[in-house]
Amino acid sequence: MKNQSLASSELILNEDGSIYHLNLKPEDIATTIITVGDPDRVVDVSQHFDSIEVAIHKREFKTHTGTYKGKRLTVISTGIGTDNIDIVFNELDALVNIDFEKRIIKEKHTQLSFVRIGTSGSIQHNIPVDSFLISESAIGFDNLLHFYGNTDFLDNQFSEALVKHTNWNSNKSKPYVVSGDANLIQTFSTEGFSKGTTATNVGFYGPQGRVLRLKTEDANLNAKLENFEYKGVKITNLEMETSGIYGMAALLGHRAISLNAILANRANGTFSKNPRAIVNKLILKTLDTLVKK
Ligand SMILES: O=P(O)(O)O[C@H]1O[C@H](CO)[C@@H](O)[C@H]1O
Ligand SMILES: O=c1cc[nH]c(=O)[nH]1
Repeated sequence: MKNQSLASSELILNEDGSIYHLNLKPEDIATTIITVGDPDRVVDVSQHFDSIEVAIHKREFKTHTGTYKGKRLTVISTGIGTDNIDIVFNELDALVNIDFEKRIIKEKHTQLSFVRIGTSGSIQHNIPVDSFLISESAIGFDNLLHFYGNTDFLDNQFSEALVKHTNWNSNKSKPYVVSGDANLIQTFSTEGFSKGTTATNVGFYGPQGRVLRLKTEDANLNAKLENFEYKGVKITNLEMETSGIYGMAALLGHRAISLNAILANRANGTFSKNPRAIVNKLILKTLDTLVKK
């Protein structure tokens, strides 16, 4: 296929040559990128850097690039949800894999490594608050990946089993199952991390079975997720970005891992007494693992 020039409605650049939402130029990012949900968490990460060379903020997307113990790293906030992951991943990929001058896809592909440092709620009694969990794979209850082609890597048998087990309401989009990067998972498989399968939800309340004033469509959904098992794999935790991160990374040829600080245990009804401290502990553990030889 001819490498056609991308129209100005598709590859959108700002007046200064930066990409539309993130406001970043190609030279502003490292090839190892930490994603966090909360823009305030960007500083919680970059405060540990030796130095910061780039600090740019637009909307919920705050970016710092610098070095940690000599390794160049970027940390960026995505805000909440897989809709933002679509923007962040397409634009970060464009920064390395599209020639902004010629507006064409580069011949040589550059692979990025993504590490999510996020918070999450466990649905299993034995995964306590204040623990850390690696998402080996993610189940998307969002529908982001269904808008893309070439999704042969999705585990459809796993999805079918889950649909059957939960008697999934067909008004909701079909869950999709996608894995994290095996090498990154191996690198982070050190003491202090458990591993699991993460369900990514389209909301924090109803979609995660939280009832304040509103009833949910299926009051038993979390219990069904808790006791579901497929080939020995159980669903461990709920959050709101990992399926999009794993799916977009797989589509774009990047590597990704999602690390979760478990703040809530939904099965036990408990919440961390010191969420800030536990997230900061995960940040330091992540940074040190990234520079480990
Ligand atoms: O702490 P972050 O990374 O934002 O992650 C979790 O926290 C938010 C909800 O409170 C959602 O984004 C969820 O995925
Ligand atoms: O229960 C939780 C905790 C953090 N983030 C979530 O999405 N859910």
